[in-house]
Amino acid sequence: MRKSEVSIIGVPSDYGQLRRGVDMGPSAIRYADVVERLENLGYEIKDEGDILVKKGTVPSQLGTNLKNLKEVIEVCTKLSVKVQEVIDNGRFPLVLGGDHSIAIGTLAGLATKYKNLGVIWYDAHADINTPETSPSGNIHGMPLAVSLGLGDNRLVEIGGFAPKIKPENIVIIGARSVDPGERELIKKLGIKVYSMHEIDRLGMTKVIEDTISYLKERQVDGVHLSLDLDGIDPLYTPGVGTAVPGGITYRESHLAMEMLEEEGFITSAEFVEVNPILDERNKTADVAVALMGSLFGEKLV
Ligand SMILES: NC(=[NH2+])NCCC[C@H](N)C(=O)O
Ligand SMILES: [Mn+2]
Ligand SMILES: [Mn+2]
Repeated sequence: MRKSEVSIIGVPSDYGQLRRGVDMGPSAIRYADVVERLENLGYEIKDEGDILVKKGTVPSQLGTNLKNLKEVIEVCTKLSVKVQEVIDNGRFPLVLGGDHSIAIGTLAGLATKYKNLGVIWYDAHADINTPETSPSGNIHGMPLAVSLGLGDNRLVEIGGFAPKIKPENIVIIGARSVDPGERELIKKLGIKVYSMHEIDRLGMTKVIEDTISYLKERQVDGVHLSLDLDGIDPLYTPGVGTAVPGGITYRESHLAMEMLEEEGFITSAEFVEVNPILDERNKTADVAVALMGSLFGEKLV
C-alpha cells in the first residue's frame, strides 16, 4: 500500500437493487472494527462518516426501466465529489457500501484523478448490463457498463465526462453468474475475465500474478479494487442480496488480498453488498474487515 493515510467513506445506499438492508452495510463494517483493525497496522485512519442518502423517497424511474434512477444519480454524484476530495488530501479512499451501484460514483471520482485507471472487479457477477440487457432493471448490475460509457446517459454523464475507464484496463475475478447480454459485451470489448473455471484450473496465485502483469502491461496509473462480497462463496459471506454458490473461498480471497498488497499497487478500494439483515451474526462484515486487513498488510508473523 502506497499511502499511510486512509479515509473511510460510508455509502448507506440500497437503491441499486430491491432487497432492503444493504444500506446498513457501512454500520455493520464499522461494528466489525474496521478502524481499529487498520490502525493496528499503523495506518492513520480518518472516518469521513457517511454520504448523505435520503431515505423514504418515493422511488422514481424517470421514464426508464431502471429502478430508483434519480436516487442512484444523487448518491453517486455526491460520492464522486467526496472521493476526489479524499484524493486531493493525499489519502487512500476506502469506500464502504451499500450496493454495487455506488461504484459508478467511486469510479467517477477516481477518473478525475487517474487517466489510465486499472480496475479489479472481484465479484460473482460482471455488473456490465445496460438497460437493454438487464434482466432486473437493478442498477447494481450496471456499474461497469456505465463507467465504460454505456447505458442511461444520466448515469454515464455523472461528473460531466465519459467514459471513466477503458475496457482493456478491467479484470473481472470470480464471475459465475453472467447474463447473456453481458457475455456478448465482454466478448465484444475483449474484457479480461477470470471466472471460477480459471480460478479452479490455474489457482488463485496464478490468477493474481497474471492480473498484476496484465495491468502493468497496460501502464495503469492507479488500480481500484471493487470487491463485491458475493464474489466469495456464500458459505463464508451469506449476508449478500444476490448470493451465487460455487464461489471463491475464504483462503483464496485472503491470498488474493495479500498478493495485491505485496505488489503495492492498489490505490483505492471499495467493499460492497454487505447486507446485515441477510447475514448471520455479522459474519459477512467480519470477512470484509478481515480481507481489508490482508489488503493493508496484516501478517501473522
Ligand atoms: N452487484 C451485484 N450483486 N449485482 C448483481 C447483478 C445481478 C444481475 N446480473 C442483474 O443485472 O440484475
Ligand atoms: Mn455480485
Ligand atoms: Mn457486484
